[in-house]
Amino acid sequence: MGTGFVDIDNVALRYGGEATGTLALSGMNLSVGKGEFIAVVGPSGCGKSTLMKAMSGLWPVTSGGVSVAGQTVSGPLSMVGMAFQAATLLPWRTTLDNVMLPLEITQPYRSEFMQKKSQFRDKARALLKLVGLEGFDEKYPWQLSGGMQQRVSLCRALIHEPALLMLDEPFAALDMFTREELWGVLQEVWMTKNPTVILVTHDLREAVYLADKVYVMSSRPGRIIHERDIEFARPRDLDITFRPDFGDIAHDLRDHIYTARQDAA
Ligand SMILES: Nc1ncnc2c1ncn2[C@@H]1O[C@H](COP(=O)(O)OP(=O)(O)OP(=O)(O)O)[C@@H](O)[C@H]1O
Repeated sequence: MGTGFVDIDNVALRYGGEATGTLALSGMNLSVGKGEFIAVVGPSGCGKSTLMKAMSGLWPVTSGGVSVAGQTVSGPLSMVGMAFQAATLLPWRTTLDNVMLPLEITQPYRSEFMQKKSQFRDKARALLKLVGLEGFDEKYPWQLSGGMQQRVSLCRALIHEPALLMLDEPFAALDMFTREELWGVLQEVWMTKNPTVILVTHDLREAVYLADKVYVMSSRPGRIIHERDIEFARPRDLDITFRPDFGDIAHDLRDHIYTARQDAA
């Protein structure tokens, strides 16, 4: 077993049977320290989302091991908060009630939900404030912009104080300005709450701006072929994205992905 908070040890994951199934991951190794913010990039279809499913226990690995916080993962983990490309808010629930959903369904919150409802509401409101959505508690998803919905989704992923936050292209559907604004929000959330964050993205600027370390995956079957430490001081602001050294890192990562795609062709 590795020494990280999240350890992926020589994992293979195949969807379907041996003969006709799809081998999505093979020889996958990754170790993420507690409180670290990492990003995973790679060619389309290389198995990034599959890696997330394996880490969160949503899909069993075919061989190898996954452990989180020293425990072998063998089913869905409740210590994980997740957000995806689509905000997936429940349209009949207000902002506040969407954010509170994990407290209604995960333990230990579920058993004390009725009793502590007003306390939980305060907690949800504090998170909404942190992401700049103060005063939007009673709005429904259709009354919010795409960027606002994604902020709500982030709050919902954080409300049960997960030790591990998994983000699968959370900002991909947003325009560039909103996306950049939300990078700032995410950085602030991470610096305030300090969960371990695993971000899957196609956007290399996003990866370099946000992460302590960026991992590049090979084409399918996916494994890590390159890792790069990102040493810009925090808090980072958007000005760094215009610096030559920032551009050089993004270019270098791009070259690795390009090579991985060529190798697959
Ligand atoms: N539930 C599933 N059943 C069968 N095959 C699947 C399933 N989910 C994913 N795959 C296959 O596994 C491979 C990896 O898919 P995955 O979604 O993990 O890639 P990705 O890197 O996240 O892709 P993208 O960058 O396009 O979002 C693909 O070939 C995909 O078709």
